[in-house]
Amino acid sequence: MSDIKDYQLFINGEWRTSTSGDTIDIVSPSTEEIVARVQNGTAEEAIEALEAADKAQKEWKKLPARSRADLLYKLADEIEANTEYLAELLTKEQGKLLKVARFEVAVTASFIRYACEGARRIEGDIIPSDNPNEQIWIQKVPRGVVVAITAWNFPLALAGRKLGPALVAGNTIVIKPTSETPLATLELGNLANKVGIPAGVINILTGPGRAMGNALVESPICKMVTMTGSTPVGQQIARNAANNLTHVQLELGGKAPFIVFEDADIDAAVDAALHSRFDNCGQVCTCNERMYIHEAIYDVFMEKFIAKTKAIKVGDPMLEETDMGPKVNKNELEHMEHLVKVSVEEGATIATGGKRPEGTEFEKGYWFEPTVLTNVTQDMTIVHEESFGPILPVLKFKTFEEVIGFANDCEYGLAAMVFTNNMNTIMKCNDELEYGEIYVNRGHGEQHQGFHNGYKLSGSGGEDGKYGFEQYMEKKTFYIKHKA
Ligand SMILES: NC(=O)C1=CN([C@@H]2O[C@H](COP(=O)(O)OP(=O)(O)OC[C@H]3O[C@@H](n4cnc5c(N)ncnc54)[C@H](OP(=O)(O)O)[C@@H]3O)[C@@H](O)[C@H]2O)C=CC1
Ligand SMILES: O=C(O)[C@@H](O)[C@@H]1OC[C@H](O)[C@H]1O
Repeated sequence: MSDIKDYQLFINGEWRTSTSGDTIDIVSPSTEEIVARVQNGTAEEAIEALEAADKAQKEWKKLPARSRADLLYKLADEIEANTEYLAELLTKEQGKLLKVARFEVAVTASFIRYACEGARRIEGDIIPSDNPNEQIWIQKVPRGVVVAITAWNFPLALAGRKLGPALVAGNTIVIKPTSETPLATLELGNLANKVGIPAGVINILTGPGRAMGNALVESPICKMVTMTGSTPVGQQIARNAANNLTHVQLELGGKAPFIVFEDADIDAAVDAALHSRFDNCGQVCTCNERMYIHEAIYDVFMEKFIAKTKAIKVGDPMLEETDMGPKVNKNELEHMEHLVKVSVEEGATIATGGKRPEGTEFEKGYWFEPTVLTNVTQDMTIVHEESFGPILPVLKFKTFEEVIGFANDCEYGLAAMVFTNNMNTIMKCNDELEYGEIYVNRGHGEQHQGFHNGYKLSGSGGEDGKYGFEQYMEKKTFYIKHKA
């Protein structure tokens, strides 16, 4: 009996095998073994899910928001109660450290609970009219059916980040997880049924983004698309959604600069730079993608940083002592090799790493060494192209104006990290850095109550916090005249 689990589509509260008769293998990045199979859903099944969500939304929106939240609190509790199972699934499908996978499960529940806190804050306005005996009411109302499309690096957390606010606001949802790491997300279907979330409120479909994703985005039933992923795909989704002028919320690629000024706490900056680059094998949208060190502290900083990078233990992500697991798939691994090759051809030096690790334990799997590149210049490919992996180019700078120019010389604008104890420098960075999310004297890591908002090609709309919650609602204005 194969222990390879076959997953189905979750439509209208039921598990369904796709009429395509086709499945997608989910492969472990650590062993290259097939760990599960998911359905290769059809465009027709995408429409069925949208229709189920549309029907369910008519009743779901009538529930008091507090009642919707009560069900979602129960879902969060169930997610938490299944931490070990869900975490192991995440490690099997994505290759993230088991201890980080446990964190992801906790964050998923936390995203949903944070959204539930908004149930009693869906506030409108009552405004005096210029006309006599008239009031103006502005009411917040749900959009309808939300399509959520998620990336492979934190698949469960990204699903929770979206379904939480969507459902508390009174929408229903069709989630299409990435074909790379859909398993933990699919498990939400079982948990939704267990806690009594009505059929059709949550639907989960699998299938390649180009086919299944297009069908979901282009349907007029879809009233909002919330997508996390690469910039090219986000741009395609925006084009496809434009046909119906569907509201789109995009969290896309990044190329975060990590700037260390000469007055920085060097040890703190080294630790933050290390974790902000190599945690989750560098597969975080806000990762330290390029590092700028003031020339006065460059040597002392780099001696400490390289030593700590060399000490990173790459290996089996299920083991507690491991510091870094594999890249998610073969294409991503080969992209790492390509970026290092191009960087060296353009004149960079490999200070450490730069290749696949050696040893019998690495014969299978998509492993890559933590890599630091020096003698890097601002015009090099690696300074502009997102690696989304464990490769860090390092540059020196002399002046504030020079490093701000370097940092802003980028088509992305998601996150930036700055280390300095000079308040004037901090305020000038806040004024001049063209990024939606700036971390001062710490590494990356959003908070739910903030606003995860990418400028330029890093996104549109933003998510999290009260401004992210607002995205899931429309406004309806009433002009109400009464008898004198
Ligand atoms: N800003 C942020 O918060 C984050 C940004 N990212 C970014 O995501 C990227 C890595 O994630 P990755 O999953 O590879 O991103 P992709 O853009 O390749 O895929 C993202 C999602 O879009 C789907 N998709 C692909 N084509 C279409 C389409 N035409 N219509 C609708 N959906 C489509 C994919 O489905 P399928 O995989 O099945 O094809 C997947 O579910 C990096 O660039 C990273 O920077 C990652 C995490 C967070
Ligand atoms: O999407 C990302 O890469 C980050 O926003 C990540 O996702 C969930 C975690 O809370 C964030 O670190």
